[in-house]
Amino acid sequence: MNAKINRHEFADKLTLADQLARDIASKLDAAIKARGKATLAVSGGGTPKQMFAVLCEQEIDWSKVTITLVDERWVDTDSDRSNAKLVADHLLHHEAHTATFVPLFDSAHKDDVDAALGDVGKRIDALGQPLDVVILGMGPDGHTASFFPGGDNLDKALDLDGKQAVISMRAGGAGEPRITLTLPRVLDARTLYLHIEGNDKKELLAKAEAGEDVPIRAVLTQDRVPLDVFWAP
Ligand SMILES: O=C1O[C@H](COP(=O)(O)O)[C@@H](O)[C@H](O)[C@H]1O
Repeated sequence: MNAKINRHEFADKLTLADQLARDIASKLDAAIKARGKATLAVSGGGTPKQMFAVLCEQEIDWSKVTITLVDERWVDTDSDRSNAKLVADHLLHHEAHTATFVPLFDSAHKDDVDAALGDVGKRIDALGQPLDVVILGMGPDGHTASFFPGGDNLDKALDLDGKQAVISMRAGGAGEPRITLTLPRVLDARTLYLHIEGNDKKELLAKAEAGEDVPIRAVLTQDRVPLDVFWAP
């Protein structure tokens, strides 16, 4: 089985950031109008910064939007590696300053990500299902969320029958320990985006579609939700 993939290609990153941010805002606005609230799960890393700069200026009722992360590096929130810091520095500003942020990091268990899974899982469950918008990224090794090649919990994270909202992950390429939404939670989205930039990532995605065994393939070979791929060189 294969995901229905809608491809959106742009001449440059700024145009992509503008279009993706407007698309996301329209989905959040529609959710607010339909259900009185909206949920958004964003990825970290370097790619989302320009898009966040546009998204935070969109005029929707951000006080009704709850933002969380697809995955987090298990580091303090003042670390430059923290995805929560990325969101605080680049997204929770301007119009979006009234949004509620639900972190995946738990400072009460800063030395033991596994001890935090129960509490953080409850936080994510409390957001309700499905999430309105989930935005994935992809690393140069084909990881998405914190589904890393060779990760110690990769099989559990990718189990489509799994019930956990979040799971820990340790892998050679991951740096520090991670916490990540599991694949069934990522796919339980009204709208699922994959935001990637650069020719290397485009080529890697094509290889994954053709059968290369990298974690992003799990998102390409599912039929639960269409995937909107946004790419620019
Ligand atoms: O470590 C991570 O990396 C991926 C990709 O990041 P990028 O900098 O190559 O865009 C990201 O999607 C993930 O959320 C993050 O934790």
